[in-house]
Amino acid sequence: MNPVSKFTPKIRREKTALSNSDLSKKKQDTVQVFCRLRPLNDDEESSCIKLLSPTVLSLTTPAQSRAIRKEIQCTFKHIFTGYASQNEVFEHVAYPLLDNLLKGKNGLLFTYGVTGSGKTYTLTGNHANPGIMPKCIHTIFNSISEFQAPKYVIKPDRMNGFEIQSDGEVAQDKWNELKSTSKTPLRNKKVNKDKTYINDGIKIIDVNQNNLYSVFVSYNEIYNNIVYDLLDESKTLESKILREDSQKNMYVNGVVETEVKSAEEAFELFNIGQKRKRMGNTILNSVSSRSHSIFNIRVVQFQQVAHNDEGHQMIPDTNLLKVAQLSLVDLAGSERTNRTKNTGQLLKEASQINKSLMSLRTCLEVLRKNQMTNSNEPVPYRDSKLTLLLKNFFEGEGSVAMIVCVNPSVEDFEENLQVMNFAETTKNVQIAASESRYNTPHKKTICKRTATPNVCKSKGSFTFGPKLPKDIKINFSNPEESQIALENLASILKIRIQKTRDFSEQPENNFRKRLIEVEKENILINSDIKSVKTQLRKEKLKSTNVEAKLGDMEVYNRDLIGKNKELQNEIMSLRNIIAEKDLKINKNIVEKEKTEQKMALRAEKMTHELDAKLRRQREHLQAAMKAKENKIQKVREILDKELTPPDIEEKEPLQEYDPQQTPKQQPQQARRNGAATTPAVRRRRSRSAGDVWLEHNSVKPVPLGTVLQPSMKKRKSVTKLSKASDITNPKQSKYCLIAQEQDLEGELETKVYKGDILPTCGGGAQVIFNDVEKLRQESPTATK
Ligand SMILES: Nc1ncnc2c1ncn2[C@@H]1O[C@H](COP(=O)(O)OP(=O)(O)OP(=O)(O)O)[C@@H](O)[C@H]1O
Repeated sequence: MNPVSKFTPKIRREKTALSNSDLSKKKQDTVQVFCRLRPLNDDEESSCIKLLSPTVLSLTTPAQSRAIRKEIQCTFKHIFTGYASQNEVFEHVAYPLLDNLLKGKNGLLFTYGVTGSGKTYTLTGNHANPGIMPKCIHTIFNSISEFQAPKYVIKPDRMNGFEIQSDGEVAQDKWNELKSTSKTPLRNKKVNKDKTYINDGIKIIDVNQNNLYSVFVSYNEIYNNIVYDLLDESKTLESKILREDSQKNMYVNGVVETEVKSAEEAFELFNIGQKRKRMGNTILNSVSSRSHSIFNIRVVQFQQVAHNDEGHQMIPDTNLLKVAQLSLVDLAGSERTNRTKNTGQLLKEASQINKSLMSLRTCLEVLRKNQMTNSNEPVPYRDSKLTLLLKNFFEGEGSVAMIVCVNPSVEDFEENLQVMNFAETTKNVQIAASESRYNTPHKKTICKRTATPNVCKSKGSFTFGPKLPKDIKINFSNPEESQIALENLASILKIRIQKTRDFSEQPENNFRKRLIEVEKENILINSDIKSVKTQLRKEKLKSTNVEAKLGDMEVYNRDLIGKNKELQNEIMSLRNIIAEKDLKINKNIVEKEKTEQKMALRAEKMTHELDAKLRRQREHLQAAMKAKENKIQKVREILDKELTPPDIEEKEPLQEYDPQQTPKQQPQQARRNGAATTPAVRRRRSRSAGDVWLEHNSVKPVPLGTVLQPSMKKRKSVTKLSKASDITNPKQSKYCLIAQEQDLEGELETKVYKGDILPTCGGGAQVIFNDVEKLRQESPTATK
């Protein structure tokens, strides 16, 4: 920003926003807000923006958005569609600012929008489609090419002002440049055609042709809220501090500001800066600006009126340098981390970008609020380097234009909503109309008119007085004429002697002035050093704290390492125990399996043996049974033989058994049957239904539950025969013994032994078994 000379109407500069009273005193301008829509990537992509007129658009909530569905209308100074050419944008937006620039007025143009919305494309473009910056450079040189001041006559004083150099200094700088050409590749190099931009030949038509112009460029970036000079040729980019000049204008201290004499020289510098600019590859833009970049073009102009003896243009004393600046700012894009998925450094950058954009928004909102409510709330310019550097523009130091770049894709809807809100606020912010600016040099006094015409104390236009006549004609025939010529010569010589004296005195004066300037510089430097020292102290304190913390952390870390080692050892020993136990378990499992196999073999063998044994026993029992049955059969046959036929029985009268009888007299059959006491002759009771059965049963017989019951209509059941009368009862004629047992297969087998009760001679009774009934019950589901 350029200082204002004493000729400039004084503008009251406040630390706060430009007050309403200030505004009312001055002509007011609002920020010119334009909108540029980026073409959609894909024809099929849907847009959330509808153009209602060249100045009004509507933003519609897409169906998939969670926001309440509504339509917002925004008005801009002009809306450029996706089909708008770079030229169209330049002519509408930048051309008026350039016109102002060449008339000595400051201007700020910045692009604002979401990442990937076309800010860099609009401002820089590419070689085939140059953006605003290359077009501005070409237009400036197209307009002033014939009116350029010689190089190095004007030089930045590095304190935001300019100084005029003497011929000697100019010569010195030229010499330096010549020497450094081989070292520094910046200038006087053959122009690389690939790095240049197409020149459309656009011109500002009404430049003041009485003036001479010098153009200077500088290129800064604000990365993570730190200012860097992109044209600084030192190997590592050093952070720069922002300072206020004597007129309270913010500037980057020690920035490299280079005079350029052609568009190509300017592009070369821009390209050098561009290479240093921080770019990143994000999901939304493969070449995303990670910093805000500020390309400054300063044009210094002064009136040319006369030439000195050496033929140099003179700077008349009444015309000071007129300085104007155009700042082209490419803001980094706002980013929503959930869309960009940035991590690490990119995330940190994004947060800084969003923070600085937020402070820009806040400043503009406060400015707007102040203007609406007639209040004077301080504007928080100091919250970020970006707002601090641009502060003067918003306080009336120039025209301000903003291009809001918009990607109309529905995916950008929510970000676009915020951008539109910001645009609404910005377009209503009023700033004082910019004025022409004059330079207030810091170091050197510019030409002061002396009594002698064409003689200036300024080193840049110093002469030794009027020219000496080429030849002096002494005409002795005309002494008067000779006298006049000699007097003329004497007066010229007098002036020249005086001038020479002045000149010889001048170094002293200059030295004093220089001394004062150096002193001033010294004071500034000292204050800088002081603030740097304070900063350093703070940093040292911080670093001591950090070191102390680091020490604590190291101790803690050592403890943790020790504990970790112990735990590792414990883990190792536990692992060993587990391994041993695993081994034992495995052994046991193997042994168990072996034992199980052995047991299974033994069980199988035993089963075989038992089966064989059982088979043998069964066979044995069956054989025994068979033998018994045979015996019973034989008994039955014998009985049948003996007891039948009835006629024989009737023939032989029944003899009572006489116990007194000798065994010889007892019937033979009874002896044969083993019943020694049985009388030989007996009577068989009828088998008619009148038989009474003595049923001899166990205490709790298993119920047979079958229809196959022995048929005994009359019976007396006993569980044991305890006395003789149980069987000798003459009413009972039949005896039946029911025996239940399990057979070899575990099935219930009921045997009913039947026999006749026959009285014996001694008054007793005997049972002669004559029938066996076997009832075998088998489970239908039992496996055989
Ligand atoms: N109007 C346009 N016409 C054609 N292409 C465009 C236009 N605007 C942007 N683009 C293209 O879109 C891409 C992203 O644009 P650009 O890099 O300018 O975005 P940006 O807003 O500067 O992003 P960031 O904030 O991440 O730096 C580029 O490839 C660019 O060429």
